[in-house]
Amino acid sequence: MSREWSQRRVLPDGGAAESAPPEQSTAPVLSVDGVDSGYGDVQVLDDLSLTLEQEEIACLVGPNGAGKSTVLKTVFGLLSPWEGHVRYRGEDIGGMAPEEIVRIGIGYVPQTDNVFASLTIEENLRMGGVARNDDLEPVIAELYDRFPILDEKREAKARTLSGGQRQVLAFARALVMEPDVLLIDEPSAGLAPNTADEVFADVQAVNDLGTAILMVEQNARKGLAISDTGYVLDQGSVAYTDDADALLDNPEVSRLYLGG
Ligand SMILES: Nc1ncnc2c1ncn2[C@@H]1O[C@H](COP(=O)(O)OP(=O)(O)OP(=O)(O)O)[C@@H](O)[C@H]1O
Repeated sequence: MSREWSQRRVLPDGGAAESAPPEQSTAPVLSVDGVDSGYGDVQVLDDLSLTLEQEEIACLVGPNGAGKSTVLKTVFGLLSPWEGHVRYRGEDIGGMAPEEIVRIGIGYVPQTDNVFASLTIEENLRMGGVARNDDLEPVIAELYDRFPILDEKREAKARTLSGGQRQVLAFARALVMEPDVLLIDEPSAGLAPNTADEVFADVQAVNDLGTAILMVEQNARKGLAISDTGYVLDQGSVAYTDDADALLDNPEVSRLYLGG
């Protein structure tokens, strides 16, 4: 997949990405700054901040209910921040609708229901591109090159895929929009260890092509092992953040959050 895709991006102010190449900007590709957020009147995130650079994989780990998925939902516009800011390339996108967020360059792979089971692989990829008004053929061809299993099964219904293959399809569907940032919720959920390793390798491959990744992962050790930066969330706030390797080596983090 070429990195030419980001040059077609439309920025939140309506300007084209060509007019503000990434190298002229020092802003992180994504930043969450002092965000409170939640459901109804139940607050989940409390003054949460993080940043993501273009080359980076950042992993959110922490106990059940800590608010990890809520971070992704707030960045993707499924929830609006009550306080604070979500910025994409320095532009405030807090409160923007998900369909607009997809268009500016942020993709989201939810944990469940992330493919259309009754549609074929090809149809799923085309659905991933409905917000584009240009020719989908070249990008889908590149995705078939990148993920040969999808090429082999392009006419098969998604429900016939294994768990790992479905996850690959879910990534590829999001990649049809050629995002600069991909939000991935628990890519290894429900997968056997070997399959999970393959999916993590795909996450790394997507990042190697230049897509920044903000990932939630229940399997904290494996998630951190492929990440540059880690955030340990606890009760809606960042309890620890560091290079992912340093978090893995931190005895307190290990004891409290990584199962010893
Ligand atoms: N749709 C919702 N409506 C109300 N409360 C919700 C909703 N989704 C999540 N919550 C609550 O928000 C809190 C944080 O949930 P979240 O899913 O962000 O946690 P998490 O860290 O991703 O944990 P898990 O691994 O269990 O999904 C939990 O208390 C959860 O019950």
